[in-house]
Amino acid sequence: MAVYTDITEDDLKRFLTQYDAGELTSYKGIAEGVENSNFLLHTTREPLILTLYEKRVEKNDLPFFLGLMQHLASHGLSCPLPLPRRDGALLGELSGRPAAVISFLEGMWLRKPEARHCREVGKALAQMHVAGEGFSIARPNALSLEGWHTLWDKSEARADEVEPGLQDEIRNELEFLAAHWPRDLPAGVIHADLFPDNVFFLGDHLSGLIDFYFACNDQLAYDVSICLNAWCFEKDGAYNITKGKAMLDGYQSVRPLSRAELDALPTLSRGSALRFFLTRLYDWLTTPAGAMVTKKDPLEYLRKLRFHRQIATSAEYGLLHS
Ligand SMILES: Nc1ncnc2c1ncn2[C@@H]1O[C@H](COP(=O)(O)OP(=O)(O)O)[C@@H](O)[C@H]1O
Ligand SMILES: N[C@@H](CCOP(=O)(O)O)C(=O)O
Repeated sequence: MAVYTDITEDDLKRFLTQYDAGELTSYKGIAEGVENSNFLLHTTREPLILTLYEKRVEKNDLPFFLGLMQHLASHGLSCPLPLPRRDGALLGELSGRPAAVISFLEGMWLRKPEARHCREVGKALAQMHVAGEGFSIARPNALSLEGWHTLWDKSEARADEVEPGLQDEIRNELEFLAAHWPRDLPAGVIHADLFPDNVFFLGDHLSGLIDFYFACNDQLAYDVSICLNAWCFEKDGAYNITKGKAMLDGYQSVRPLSRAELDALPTLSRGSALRFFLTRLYDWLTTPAGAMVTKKDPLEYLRKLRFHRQIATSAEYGLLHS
């Protein structure tokens, strides 16, 4: 589910008078997503998405997220555009929650992406990195080395319930990453959660990127490693080198990776696998039984982490010139 906060038609109609959005004709809650409450609005004009920001999103971060979508869209990236209120503000309030209205993006996310889609995603990620240049607000990545330790501290005591031996394995991994994490790679605005459910396609054509609510400033190649993890493994846990090659080729057709970025890919991929393992582990251990949300399997990301540990050079990801 992703409707945590209910709204009434009267409140919504009153809220919409603050926008130049036409008359409301219908609305419905959207079941997908995990973080915020989303509604599809039909009006006498274009369809719109209404998002109510829930507890895990810091209100102070909202100007970054909304401003970023505006910046990226104005620099040619296909992504939702926040609709300003009549007074110019991007953020309002509805049912006691911070709320924004953004444009509706046509398309569907792919349940079974193929290599040609991975190439498109690589290209779009690089386009986003380029389009993000010059964005004036900064947001440090709260889910990097320090954030991983904080998350781990909350789960460590119960980790062996999920798989015996996890406590030692993850402690060693955190130590390795603290000692070997690259720090001087090209940096900028990253999406940080560009999973298949956040990329829309119309047929084979990528129609846009959504869900910028983990976006932040970090090393750009870290975002590439997130996409390798999210798009280039099969359900049985095997890395698909054809998809990896397509993803990296697509990325490099827009923004070539430097030698240092290529060399860092195995370590970055360990880090990004650990990042999603840790948030999933925390949710796995703390989400009450019966909660109306689908828990994601942390072990999927543990297997990816173990794969990256035995990578010797980035050529093994499918790069031609490494
Ligand atoms: N701009 C948009 N255009 C079309 N659909 C959208 C848009 N934004 C969100 N959605 C729909 O809402 C769902 C959840 O959105 P998402 O931003 O991923 O939520 P969450 O941040 O809660 O994970 C998406 O899978 C999609 O179906
Ligand atoms: N992509 C993350 C979970 C975040 O979910 P989203 O609906 O906000 O994309 C994961 O797979 O663990």
